[in-house]
Amino acid sequence: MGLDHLLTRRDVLGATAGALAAACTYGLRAEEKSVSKRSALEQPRIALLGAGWRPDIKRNGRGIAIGLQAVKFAEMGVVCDVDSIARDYACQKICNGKSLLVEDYRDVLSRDDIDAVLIATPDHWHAKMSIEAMLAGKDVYCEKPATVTINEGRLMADAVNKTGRILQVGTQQRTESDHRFATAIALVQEGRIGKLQRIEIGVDPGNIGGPFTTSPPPPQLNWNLWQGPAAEHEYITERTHWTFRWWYEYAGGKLTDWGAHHVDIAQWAIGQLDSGPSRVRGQGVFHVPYENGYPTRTDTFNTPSTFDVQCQFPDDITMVINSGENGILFEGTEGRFFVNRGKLTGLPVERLKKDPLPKDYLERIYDGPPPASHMSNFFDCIKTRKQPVSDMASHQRTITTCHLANLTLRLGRELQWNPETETFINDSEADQFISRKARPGFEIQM
Ligand SMILES: NC(=O)C1=CN([C@@H]2O[C@H](COP(=O)(O)OP(=O)(O)OC[C@H]3O[C@@H](n4cnc5c(N)ncnc54)[C@H](OP(=O)(O)O)[C@@H]3O)[C@@H](O)[C@H]2O)C=CC1
Ligand SMILES: O=C1CO[C@H](CO)[C@@H](O)[C@@H]1O
Repeated sequence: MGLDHLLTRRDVLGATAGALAAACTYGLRAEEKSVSKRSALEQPRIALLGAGWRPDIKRNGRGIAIGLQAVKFAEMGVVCDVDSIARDYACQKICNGKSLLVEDYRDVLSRDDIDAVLIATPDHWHAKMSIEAMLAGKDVYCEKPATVTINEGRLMADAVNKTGRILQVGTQQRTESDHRFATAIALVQEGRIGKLQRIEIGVDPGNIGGPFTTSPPPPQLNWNLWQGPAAEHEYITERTHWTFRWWYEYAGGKLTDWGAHHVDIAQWAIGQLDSGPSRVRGQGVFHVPYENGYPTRTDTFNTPSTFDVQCQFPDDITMVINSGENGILFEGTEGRFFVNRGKLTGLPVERLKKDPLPKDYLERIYDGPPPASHMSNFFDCIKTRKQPVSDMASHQRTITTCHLANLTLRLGRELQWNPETETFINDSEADQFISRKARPGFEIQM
């Protein structure tokens, strides 16, 4: 059967040759695709940007996980990935092959039959794709960390304000894990550990690896499009797939990978979702020498493996982020407790049996009924146009703390930060790291 039997006339006219060449043979039938026959509110049509699939270890990427969550609320119209094996596999896994397959996300954003996008590419693409999607009128579920620089966060928050689109960040600890993190926030905010003094965030060590060898990119991968706004490099397998996390070009190592979750919860607990630390210092172990904040080799992972960073917040609260047991320890004048995805422990938690939190504590935390899940909250907000639980304005603040933690390690010295102006204090060298130049042709256009 030819593609012309499967695609509407508008698809044929609107899609680029690349997108059409990539359309899978299952395609979408004309009557299924007609925008006039469906309501975007009743059943939004969505696209997944970045599927993720590691054939070598048979590991699904995050894109497949959130794609499967999202198809409970919406129809998957397009699966987009720069790796044809990953997009074929994800399309089969998420919707039995019933979606269009596209290599270039721009061919998704130009479609007017897509209402929202899920972004699960490596981190260096998140800001550009999200902003362009919002400007194209789409709502966005963007995986964490949403940014690789401080400035990208400001641009994303500005784009949300400018376009009025919904942007949910994939920091699902805000809603899930049996509300364990929300309960931890309530324990702090209800004064169950007295005055909070110290928060210790433990994150597992980052990966060490290299030197790696360069090679031609595999035939199924568009390496130019994979790199996008990041600095151009020869292909190294370990730069791609899951291990992009350990290169500053594409991510921020463990400090942003897990900081995006735990620092986020900690700042919520101390009421600092609209501000940040004033001082950041610490030590980290890098397996590549650094000069002026940049790695001196291009063939090894370059983010720190272990670290110990102290961030100073108002009210004499110190947040420590180190390589320790994964989770958050809250310490106050009258007790301490620990929370992670699997447990909430400590004397203040034991005491809840006799002296529970107020019945409506979750409603107070969420300013309304607790969301059933992070993904359901996204689709609810598409309908209500209310801000989602993980809104961009607050994520921008919490991920900035993670970027500051990385920068103090990269520069090897203490940094003073002004959270009001969002600039460093008398530190033009550090200011240079607030944003970075995109590869020509891949700049963010607002
Ligand atoms: N909230 C959570 O709990 C979790 C969130 N995440 C987040 O999800 C994101 C993806 O992580 P993960 O799934 O582990 O990573 P993967 O590398 O497994 O998946 C990313 C996919 O995106 C592809 N890709 C790269 N560039 C583009 C592009 N321009 N357009 C379309 N596709 C592209 C990659 O290709 P290739 O295979 O060639 O690299 C890969 O298939 C990260 O930001 C991560 O932090 C991840 C896990 C859990
Ligand atoms: O929640 C998560 C589980 O672990 C992954 C790998 O470190 C993270 O990327 C992710 O955010």
